[in-house]
Formats: sequence, structure tokens, C-alpha cells
Amino acid sequence: MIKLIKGAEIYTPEYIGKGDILIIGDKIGAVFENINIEKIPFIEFEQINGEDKIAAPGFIDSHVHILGGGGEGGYKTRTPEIMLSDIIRGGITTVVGCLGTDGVTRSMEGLLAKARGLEEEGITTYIYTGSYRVPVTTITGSLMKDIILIDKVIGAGEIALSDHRSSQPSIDAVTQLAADVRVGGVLSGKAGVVNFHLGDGGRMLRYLYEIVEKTEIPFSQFLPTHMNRNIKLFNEGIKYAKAGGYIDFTTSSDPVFWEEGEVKASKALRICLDEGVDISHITFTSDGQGSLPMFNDKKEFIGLGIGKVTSLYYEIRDAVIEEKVPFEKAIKVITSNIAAILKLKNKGRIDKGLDADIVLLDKNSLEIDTVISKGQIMMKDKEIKVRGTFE
Ligand SMILES: CC(C)C[C@H](NC(=O)C[C@H](N)C(=O)O)C(=O)O
Ligand SMILES: [Zn+2]
Ligand SMILES: [Zn+2]
Repeated sequence: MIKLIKGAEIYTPEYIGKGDILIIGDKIGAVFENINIEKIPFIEFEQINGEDKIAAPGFIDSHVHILGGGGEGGYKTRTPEIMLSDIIRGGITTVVGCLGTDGVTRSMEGLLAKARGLEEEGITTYIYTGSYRVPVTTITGSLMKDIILIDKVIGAGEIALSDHRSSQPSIDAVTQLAADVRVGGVLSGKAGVVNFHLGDGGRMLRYLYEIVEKTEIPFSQFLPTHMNRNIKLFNEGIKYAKAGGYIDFTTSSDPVFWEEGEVKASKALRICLDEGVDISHITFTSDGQGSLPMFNDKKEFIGLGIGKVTSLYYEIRDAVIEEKVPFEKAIKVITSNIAAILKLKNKGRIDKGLDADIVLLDKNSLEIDTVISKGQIMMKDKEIKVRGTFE
């Protein structure tokens, strides 16, 4: 099927002006200021009006508990698995699924099946092998085999550091894990990134600095998330990013967390830019369907929220509208930056030959209007067009 988006303001994510995007099947066929194909005899195509719209690459959320997560307050606090409609409403066309605290009642096999289900429903999915704990839970019994033999596995995560819920791994165990993920990635042409969960503990990024100092493993092997969860960790993250590391901010939150010192993701981006952090080292993820548990200072569970994938773009919009971050810059943290870090070759940009993952935003309100995933219209004029199997 051929589709032609006419007259949109195109952000590849770099702004290239007003133009047209030709979609052929599941790929972008051409991006040009003026594409006319109606004169081709017998051609059949669907025209999409891009006037007063911004065209951006489909959003990438690389940390979503697609199978559900939680459990930190007992069985009843296990969160539900994600539904396709939430992902589409968030403008998200690529998701990386992960397990969290509970790697026992949530299995890697279940995570892979859910990722395959979402792929069948029309979006692109990948997964991290593992959960909070080291040694990691795998599918094949070997971390390297998971990465080398299972196409959807692109790395390990979310591996907990500096958190009372971690397995309290030794530096050697974490180094071994990073080495296995790196070589698994090298042997399969994948990024082989370790997505680390940073908790509120005082050790913060100490292990990552030590691994880079003592071994041949580079900073680019790690993507530490929740780096905005408290001000101490946030400030450490700025230094870490300036030293060459990548930092990921969680967009799901609750005003209670902001009172307790969490840095709202949109503000975190603005402060990083003011501090001279290279924006290509910054990403956002939603922690969608993950639990947002609250513990008192005696580490007793006192309450729990659920992460929302729709927060991913809300925080970008807040960064642009409230924090005055230029759209062209802000949008990179959920498109080209994360695609480069995770080596998702066909993702994160609007370019000839790449997957036809495109979001159209209302130029004035910056609200999501249309979502196209692999050439299929999932939402149009703010209306969901493709429902999940049971929605
Ligand atoms: C960043 C904070 C607010 C949320 C964060 N969420 C997870 O790590 C996922 C969660 N534990 C799960 O397994 O579903 C946390 O718990 O620290
Ligand atoms: Zn986490
Ligand atoms: Zn998480």
C-alpha cells in the first residue's frame, strides 16, 4: 500500500522544512519538498494531509514493563500487562520490554511472548534479558546465547544497582555480566547494552566508573535509568554524561515524587542543556506498567503507582512548552539518540529506506494527531484505528 503525507513540517529529527513523505509498504520511499505521484497511471495511494502538522520519527520507549511488573507491596500490587492502545496513544512505535523487581512470577518466556504479540498487533518490539537480579534470568540458560540466538533480545536489563531491592551483586559479577552482554552484542551485530536500574542508594554509579576504569569495556555499553529519581543521583548523572556516559530519565512520575526530590524529566533535560551536557547522551524512557513504589526511610512499603507510556511524550511536550527546549532538540531523546545507542538501524529517523514509523503532531498544540507504524495507520485525527486483540 502506498501513502503520501503532504505538506508537513518535517523533523528527521533535524528540521528540514515543509515537505512530503512517500510511504511504500512498511518503508519510507522518499522525503522531498514536493512529491507528485497522481499522474502515474493506475497508481493507487492514500493521501494524508500534513498541513499544520509536524512530522517526527515514531517514538522509541526503551524501558517498558510490557508484561507488567510491580509486586513490591505483595501479590495484589502486581501491575497489569500493557495494552496496544496505550502505546499508540503515546505515539510510540518501538518498545523495548523488560522485567523488574519480580523475575520469578514474570518469566523471560512470557516477556518474549508478549513482545511477539505486540509485534503481531503492529508495532516493533525488542526485549532485554534479565530482571533486577544478577545472575540474570534467561531463556536459553545463557545470557550470551539469548543475545546471539534470539532476534528480539538486544541486551540485558533492568539490572538493579544501588537499591535495597537488588541482589546486591559484587563488582565482579556486574563486570562479568557487562562483558557477556558486550560480546553477545559484538557477535550478533547488536548494541549489547546493559540497562541498569539505579536505586536511591549511596553507591550510585560507582560500579560503572570502576568497570570503565579497570577493564576495556566502554561507557557506551551502559544505559543507567531513573537518573532523575533524586537530586544527588541527577547531579552525579550530569558529571557521568560529561565523562562520556549515557543517562536516561524516567518520565512516569507523581507530584509526590517531585516533592521528595525527584527531578521532573522535562526539567532534568533543561538543566542538563544549561550545564552543557551533550544532548546525544540523554534519553527518556517511561517505565510504563512498571510500579512506582514508595518506601519510608525504614524501607517499609507505603504505596504504589503505575508507570504510563503516555508520560514519555508528555515530558517532551513539557520540555518544549514549559522549559523552552527547542522541539528539534527535545525530540531526539525519544528518537535518534536511543536508536543510535541501541543500534536500532532502521529506527529513530525519517529517512529514505528506514521503517515507516512516523508521528504527526498538531503544529500549535503539539498534541499527537496521527501515528503510523511500519506503514500502517494506527491512529489518525486523534482516533485509534488499530485496536489490540482484546481491546
Ligand atoms: C523510578 C521509580 C519511581 C520507579 C522504579 N520502577 C522500577 O524499577 C520498576 C518496578 N520496580 C517494577 O519492577 O515494576 C522503582 O521501583 O524504583
Ligand atoms: Zn527500575
Ligand atoms: Zn522499570
